[in-house]
Amino acid sequence: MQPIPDVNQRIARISSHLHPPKPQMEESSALRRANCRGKGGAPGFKVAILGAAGGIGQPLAMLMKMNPLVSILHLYDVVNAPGVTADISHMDTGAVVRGFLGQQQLEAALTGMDLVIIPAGVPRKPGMTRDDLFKINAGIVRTLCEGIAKSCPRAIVNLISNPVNSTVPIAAEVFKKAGTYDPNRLLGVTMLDVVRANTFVAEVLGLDPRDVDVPVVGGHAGVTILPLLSQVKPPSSFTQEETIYLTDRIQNGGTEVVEAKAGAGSATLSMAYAAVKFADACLRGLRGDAGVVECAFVASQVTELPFFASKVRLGRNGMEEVYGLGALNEYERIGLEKAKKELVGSIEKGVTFIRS
Ligand SMILES: NC(=O)C1=CN([C@@H]2O[C@H](COP(=O)(O)OP(=O)(O)OC[C@H]3O[C@@H](n4cnc5c(N)ncnc54)[C@H](O)[C@@H]3O)[C@@H](O)[C@H]2O)C=CC1
Ligand SMILES: O=C([O-])CC(=O)C(=O)O
Repeated sequence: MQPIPDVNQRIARISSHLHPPKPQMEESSALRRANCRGKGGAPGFKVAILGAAGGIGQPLAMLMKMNPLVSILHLYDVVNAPGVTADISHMDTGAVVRGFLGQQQLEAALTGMDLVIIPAGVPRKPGMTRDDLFKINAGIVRTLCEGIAKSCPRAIVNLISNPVNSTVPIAAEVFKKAGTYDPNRLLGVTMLDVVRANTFVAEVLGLDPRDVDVPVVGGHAGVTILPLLSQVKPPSSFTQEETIYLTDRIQNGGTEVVEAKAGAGSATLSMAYAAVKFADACLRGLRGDAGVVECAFVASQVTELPFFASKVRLGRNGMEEVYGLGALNEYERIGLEKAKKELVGSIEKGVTFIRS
């Protein structure tokens, strides 16, 4: 015969259904077990997303939870991290998810991480340039990078926050100041420019975008975004009219979305897709896969500028090789000069923000 449960036990059981334990913030023994499994069980990398409750952060967190290379996923934000964490943690994929809310939990969010992805910061509204975001986002990136220098100085950093042309130099200066700077581990994410270029070029050529590869070099704002249409794979030729149309559309892809969203922000879903594509490449590199090559805005000697976006090879130590630009046609050479002219000021602005 079944023993009759004591009334208090029954009440406790019913109440636990009505008020289930918070999924993350307190560490129950079940959660401790889950965390151990995450650490010791399924092999994988530890990844943190800073700004995980935002327009990019949420779909990015969802897609990273689906990535089989991730064993632990830390979601940090200054708002709504517990809600996003509870939601994502119910997905029946391998990664164990933990949430972190507010500056006092930044250290815990970062400790032990292999890869840190940063989409924290304000997005554009119509009429703004990416540089208009500098005032707010520069300080956010500085604080987060100080946390990285302290808690996971060997992590690979994927920096998404705009203006990327200035936030990457800011991050570099913060790491230099802390004595932790490794240029191979700091990558500005320009993958969305490549994703857009592949899409728009495929449209013009009548191909599947998955079969198209367009190198995009320079930086991540307006004329600094320089698609190298002469190096498209599969080898293709474009009329002058097509070249002008494609270059303009790729350079202004972000503005196209900002205007379509009409005040409700900038690209979030395509950015999350691009960020995961890039993060996955970084993780495959860390795992030791050969031949992982993507475009990124990095410390570089490809031009006379200290930072520049071009193809890089990713490996066990982050960026292991920076590729040159290859042969450019006349149109691209003119574009390169325009890109460098604007980039130099954006880089300087970031450096000065920390040094002064
Ligand atoms: N690199 C690229 O290709 C792209 C970059 N971006 C940039 O990404 C950034 C984020 O865009 P969205 O997600 O649309 O903005 P959003 O406003 O929807 O989300 C930003 C998130 O950052 C959080 N946040 C603010 N301050 C923080 C701090 N100190 N620490 C941690 N989290 C903090 C906010 O609470 C918010 O949840 C913007 O700067 C945007 O311009 C956007 C699209 C493409
Ligand atoms: O345009 C923006 O502000 C956001 C961004 O960087 C992009 O979509 O490429």
